[in-house]
Amino acid sequence: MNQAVNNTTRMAAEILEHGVKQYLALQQNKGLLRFLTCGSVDDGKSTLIGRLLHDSAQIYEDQLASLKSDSAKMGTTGEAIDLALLVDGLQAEREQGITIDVAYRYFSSEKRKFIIADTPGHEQYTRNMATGASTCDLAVILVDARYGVQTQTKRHAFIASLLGLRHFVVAVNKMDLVGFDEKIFNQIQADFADFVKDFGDLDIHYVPLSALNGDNVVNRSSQSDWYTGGTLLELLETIDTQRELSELPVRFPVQYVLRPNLDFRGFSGTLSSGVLKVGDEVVALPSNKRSKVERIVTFDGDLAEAVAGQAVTITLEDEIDISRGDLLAKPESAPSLANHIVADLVWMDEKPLQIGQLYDVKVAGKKTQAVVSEIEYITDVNTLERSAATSLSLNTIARVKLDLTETVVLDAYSLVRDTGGMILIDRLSNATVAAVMVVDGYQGQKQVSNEFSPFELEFNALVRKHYPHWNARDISLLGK
Ligand SMILES: Nc1nc2c(ncn2[C@@H]2O[C@H](COP(=O)(O)OP(=O)(O)OP(=O)(O)O)[C@@H](O)[C@H]2O)c(=O)[nH]1
Repeated sequence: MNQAVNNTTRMAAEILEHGVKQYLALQQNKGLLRFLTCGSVDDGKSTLIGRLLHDSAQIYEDQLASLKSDSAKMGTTGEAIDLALLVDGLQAEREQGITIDVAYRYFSSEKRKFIIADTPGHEQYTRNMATGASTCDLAVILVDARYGVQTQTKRHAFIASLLGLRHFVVAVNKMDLVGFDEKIFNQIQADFADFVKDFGDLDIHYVPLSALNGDNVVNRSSQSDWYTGGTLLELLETIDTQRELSELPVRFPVQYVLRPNLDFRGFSGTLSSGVLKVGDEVVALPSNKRSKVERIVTFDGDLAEAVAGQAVTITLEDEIDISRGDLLAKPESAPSLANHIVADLVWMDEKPLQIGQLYDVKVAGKKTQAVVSEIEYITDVNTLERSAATSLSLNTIARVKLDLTETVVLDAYSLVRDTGGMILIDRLSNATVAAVMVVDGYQGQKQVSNEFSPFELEFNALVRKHYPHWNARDISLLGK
């Protein structure tokens, strides 16, 4: 079938039916699902993504033509088109040593828009997986039907759940090589379910497929009559990740205070969770001042209510002092304030973590500083075994205690990701060095100062004076 024609015909039919304006509005309002794909090397990840794009008519004629000739030259699939070549450009770049953390791919079906975060599967790439997973709603975990649940599968499932993903699709691939044997599929399902049984409340779907032949990817297979669930695309189109966010307590981190003239004062940001209505009573944190929502303003006009994920500007009935980094919540379900935190942390820097060193912290639009005061344990991502450590190297996952230089508004990461997730930043290089998932927080006596020592200040001044071409930042201005 000519996919380009197919694609254009679908679009043309939709435009004819609804008119251009409505067509654009429909596209705009389609729900968005961000998902992550992971699996061991050669499980068929590239082929699967290629198959999804191909069968949902996302490939244009010129791409298809060059794919055909590339497949003949270097594909691994004989006469058939090697769909993996569609996405493997990334691999070549990787081999040349170009660092690509996560590749994002976009496509849409009739029901939804999708962003795929395609992360490398090798062991040393925990950091990249963490980066990809932190913005995703769902993980597709590939398993080769011949080999079943592998160490890599477990590692990915663990990291994804640690990063707050609650929706999983276990794609049991290469079912064609095991004769679409239901028993094999059931065994993989049982093994995976057993491994994740202590990971909390997960929503897991299993689908038997052949990425190579297109069985149960977009189109239903005739070879798996025993399977009653949806195809992979059907699952991706229907799994509801947005509803849960709306059911959570209201969290509105203020990203920007909008004051175009004296008559208007609005607070712009994206509603992280919950539903906020005009007239709702809100509390601003950390000031604890209360008011009511007067208007919910958007570019397309005012709304009566905003749901999680919507970017809006909120005006309040009273003039209360709110600045960037503050948070609006409902008084009855407001988050707690903390300056001591217990958290899970993924270390992402080549330079090891130093206990007691001051790092910048970003949490829900707010910037402050913290030190890691203690490493409770590190977890071996392959066996889940815990052990003691005094420092953390690249890609290590640990449970730590952090002391902040000031009190911040926090949630447990498992409750609301935006207000429970933080990043640590090296104060001199400005590099992101860790992803932090808050487990618990409490308010205690302040112990940490964000001052640099006299030696650090002097040394920094010396470096800036004699080595201006290094472009070192003036640390005496940091945090001011
Ligand atoms: N028989 C069969 N082979 C498959 C299937 N899916 C993928 N393959 C083959 O498995 C091999 C690996 O597929 P890729 O898509 O490159 O695997 P990958 O997981 O992306 O591998 P990396 O990109 O190296 O991580 C290729 O030779 C594919 O043609 C399938 O459903 N059935």
